Amino acid sequence: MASSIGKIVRISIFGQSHSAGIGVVMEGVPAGKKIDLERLRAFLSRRAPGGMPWSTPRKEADLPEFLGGIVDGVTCGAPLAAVIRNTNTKSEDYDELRRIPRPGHADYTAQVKYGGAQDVSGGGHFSGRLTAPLCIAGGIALQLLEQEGVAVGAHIARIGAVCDARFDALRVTADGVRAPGSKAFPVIDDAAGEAMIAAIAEARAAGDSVGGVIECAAVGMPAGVGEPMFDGVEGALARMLFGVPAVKGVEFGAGFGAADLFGSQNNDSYRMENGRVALQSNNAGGILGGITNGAPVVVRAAFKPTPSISRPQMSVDMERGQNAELEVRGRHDPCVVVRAVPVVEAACALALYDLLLQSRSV
Ligand SMILES: Cc1cc2nc3c(=O)[nH]c(=O)nc-3n(C[C@H](O)[C@H](O)[C@H](O)COP(=O)(O)O)c2cc1C
Ligand SMILES: C=C(O[C@@H]1CC(C(=O)O)=C[C@@H](OP(=O)(O)O)[C@H]1O)C(=O)O
Repeated sequence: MASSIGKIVRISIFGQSHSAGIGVVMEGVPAGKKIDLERLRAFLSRRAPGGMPWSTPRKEADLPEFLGGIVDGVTCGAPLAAVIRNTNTKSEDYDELRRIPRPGHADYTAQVKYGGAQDVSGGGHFSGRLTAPLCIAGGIALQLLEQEGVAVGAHIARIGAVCDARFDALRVTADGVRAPGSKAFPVIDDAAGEAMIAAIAEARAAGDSVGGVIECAAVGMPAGVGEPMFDGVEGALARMLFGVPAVKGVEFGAGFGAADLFGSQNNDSYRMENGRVALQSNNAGGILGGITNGAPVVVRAAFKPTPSISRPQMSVDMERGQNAELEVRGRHDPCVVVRAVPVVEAACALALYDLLLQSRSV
């Protein structure tokens, strides 16, 4: 397995949900950059499990320990390396899953590929827990982007059928994209948030789970970042976002909705304003031809409902070669979307910071 990504800023994520620890190596961060470790810890606590009704009850502090790369809060140019110790594992919940794979999780595909040598406990390297080290690297990228005048922030756009307001794709500000992230339940419209919390509670009470959509915007990305065809901004963001477990769809700007529009409705017109080219709408999500156009970059990621549910499900006993019924035990998120909001911010920040540095190296 290799869980690595990036061109100039390269990250490699290691560990399993129930191993001694999980962590990240991050290469290519310029020397001399100030990193506020207190802010990084606060960012990681937005994702950390335990304590909230929409979260798995597994309690982890998720405090990163830096082994290298930062001296007195400033990057020294050496690769950054950080670990988080796993402290609250309960591996017996996974004994039966060695034989009987959970529908919707990676148990079956990992068994086929690694032949039984894979770490099944806690979902092993496939666990959503691996998004904690992604948030270490992404939390750093968020701070580095902020130093470049770029603000990245996300909110829950939808849980099940309950929708939040949308970011104003053209006029959203740096404060506007960051505002939802300062709330315990990161939405724009708190009334919608209450209805989402109720929808999650209802699914959990029914032994079920629910999915949703996260919208993320980056304000301040300069025009001209990205490459045509395969190294475009959409490709880089999508590749990073599809690395996040449970993401099944990614769209930009009007996204799939653009298919319902006429060209006259979908095209973002240009006008001169104070001697500068100004867009009149942002259906493109800030990207044309793979290259940023200076408008906010707007991306949405669709998350499937948590696969581990307590309702009985049809599976197979791979040892005995017969059908089996499975009731998943253990501690699971009834909805992964809430804790995944900082994960989407982290993923987008990493991809955008890497693209920004690439645009300066040519
Ligand atoms: C933050 C986060 C938390 C998650 N928590 C759980 C969980 O508690 N139980 C579970 O079965 N899946 C959980 N998932 C989803 C699984 O890890 C994921 O569905 C699985 O690894 C299969 O990968 P895929 O859905 O991308 O195909 C979580 C995902 C994320 C991003
Ligand atoms: C621990 C986290 O979430 C875990 C993600 C996860 C999965 O299958 O993705 C399964 C559960 O693991 P466990 O059975 O060990 O409690 C979640 O608790 C985390 O996100 O930090």
